[in-house]
Amino acid sequence: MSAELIRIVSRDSPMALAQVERVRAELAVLHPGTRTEVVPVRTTGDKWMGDLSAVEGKGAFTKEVDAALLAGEADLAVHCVKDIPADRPLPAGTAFAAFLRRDDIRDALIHPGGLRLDELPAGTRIGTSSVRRSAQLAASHPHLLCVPMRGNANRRLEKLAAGEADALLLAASGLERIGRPDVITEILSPEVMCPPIGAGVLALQCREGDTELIDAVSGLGDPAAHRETTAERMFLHVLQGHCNSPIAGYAQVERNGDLSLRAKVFTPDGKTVLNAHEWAGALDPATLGTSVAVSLLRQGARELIDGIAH
Ligand SMILES: NCc1[nH]cc(CCC(=O)O)c1CC(=O)O
Repeated sequence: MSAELIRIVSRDSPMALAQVERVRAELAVLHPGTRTEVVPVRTTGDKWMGDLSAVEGKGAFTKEVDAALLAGEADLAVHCVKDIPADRPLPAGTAFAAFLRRDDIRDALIHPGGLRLDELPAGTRIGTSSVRRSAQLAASHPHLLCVPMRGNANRRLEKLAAGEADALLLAASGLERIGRPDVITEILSPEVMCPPIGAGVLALQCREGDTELIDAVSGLGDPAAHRETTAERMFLHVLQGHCNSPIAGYAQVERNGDLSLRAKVFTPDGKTVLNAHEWAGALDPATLGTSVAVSLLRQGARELIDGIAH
């Protein structure tokens, strides 16, 4: 491996490039002497500032990156698992090589006046285009107002400063990655704001046949992140949501080693919440994911999801 050059492709947002730097640093420890090069790509999701469902929604942050990998313009793609569609297989010819150790999965509130979520006055405008975040706020804090806001985290902070919203909800891990944890006024517990599937996990993706590279980078993988991500993505695969369906959930390797998966499906107005929480016990992670999805389907998740415009 030592003499080889690994070309790493990723989105070109500050957060994505920070993620690549983490991968390069971990690679340098595991395989000293490996040379790496960054191939930044701007994705549809970065260019289009309108509704994501208008640009096929899912895959908008990964499509061009995967295309560069498949075209041989790069050897290794770094993705946020959260951004990788789970309702369909990975693009043919590609495979996951590793899931890195998981970062904070929680969402953070950013309020320039320093207030906490429960202290925000009625009518406070929360900048978010996330159906997961707005449905949960509608359920728990119906006096707050969600206003659409897209763009990478740095741009959203600029829009907040420009007065386009009074507060933001962003992933704590993302703010850490862009070096702005200072703006966080409150980190929301998963009970208050259930995280998205894949939160805080970075995936390394390679060409399927590139076994030498897959072997080389698989050492960066984290076993707990692998179990949690496998359960969460199988859950989402079985549930078959669409880009307007508010779905949240997270798996957790617990202290005794057992894996649990909690998941929720909401109506956009937050008035209906379906909830499931199961433990794997002797089951493998994928079977846990299937079981939790089936449990929500038995509660009416299919009708709820299909009833939301998309
Ligand atoms: N949609 C953009 C995106 N993709 C992944 C993260 C957060 C980092 C992660 O969960 O890996 C973010 C930003 C955000 O939701 O605030």
